[in-house]
Amino acid sequence: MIEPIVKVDSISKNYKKKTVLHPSSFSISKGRCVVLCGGNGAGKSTIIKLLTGIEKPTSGTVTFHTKGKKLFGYMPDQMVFPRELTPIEILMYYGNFLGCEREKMNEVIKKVGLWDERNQKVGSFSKGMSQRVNLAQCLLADVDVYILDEPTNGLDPYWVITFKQIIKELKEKGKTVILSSHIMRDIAEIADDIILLFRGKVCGEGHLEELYEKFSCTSLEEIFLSLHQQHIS
Ligand SMILES: Nc1ncnc2c1ncn2[C@@H]1O[C@H](COP(=O)(O)OP(=O)(O)OP(=O)(O)O)[C@@H](O)[C@H]1O
Repeated sequence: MIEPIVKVDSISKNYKKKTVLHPSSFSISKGRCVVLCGGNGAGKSTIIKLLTGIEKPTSGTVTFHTKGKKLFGYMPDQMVFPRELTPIEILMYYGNFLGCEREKMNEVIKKVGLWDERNQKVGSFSKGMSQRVNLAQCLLADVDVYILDEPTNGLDPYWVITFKQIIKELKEKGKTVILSSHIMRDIAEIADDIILLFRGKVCGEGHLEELYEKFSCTSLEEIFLSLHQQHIS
């Protein structure tokens, strides 16, 4: 049995009287890529905010069993960087907090394909390029767990493929990756385990094949259609 690196115990979230996440429990195993999967408003970002501590749960706990002092690297769904700064300046800012060598910053900037643009102001960047700066600041941290909220948003097909390769490399190094997505094809390709969310509830958990069996479906799209149809009827 693979040891859990993150344990989530009955976390829930209410905003005023509205429950946006019903009590949910799950464990995330070390070295896996776990995808929080669900449609718009399903609760993916809410779970990520609770995992990262950005928001406090209404009930329940999140426990990290990591070794280092810094618990995780985090890529928010949107990151607005000061327009006047360049990618290298942004990475130096984060790198200083993390105690990173310049070599590591250069490595990360090359990994996200922004070496030629490293001295350009990010104010002129496209959405996909800004998203890659966002990914770079997350990868800068040498941690056991990486948490990424909708990381492929705004990326073109080449960068979606490259992103999947980056995730594979992290896993080969024994890192754990938790990410959210509603893009079924990406999920099916990269997820070792899936946490399926629908309207603030975890309605399935496990490998893709386990979910197919549970819902008697042959694709994630079919599972979502059936969840929506059950909700309507
Ligand atoms: N600060 C807030 N105040 C009130 N409601 C909120 C707040 N943040 C999120 N919600 C609600 O919580 C629900 C889940 O939102 P969340 O952002 O977690 O969804 P998501 O699965 O990430 O969706 P998407 O794919 O559209 O980004 C939504 O109904 C949303 O309106």
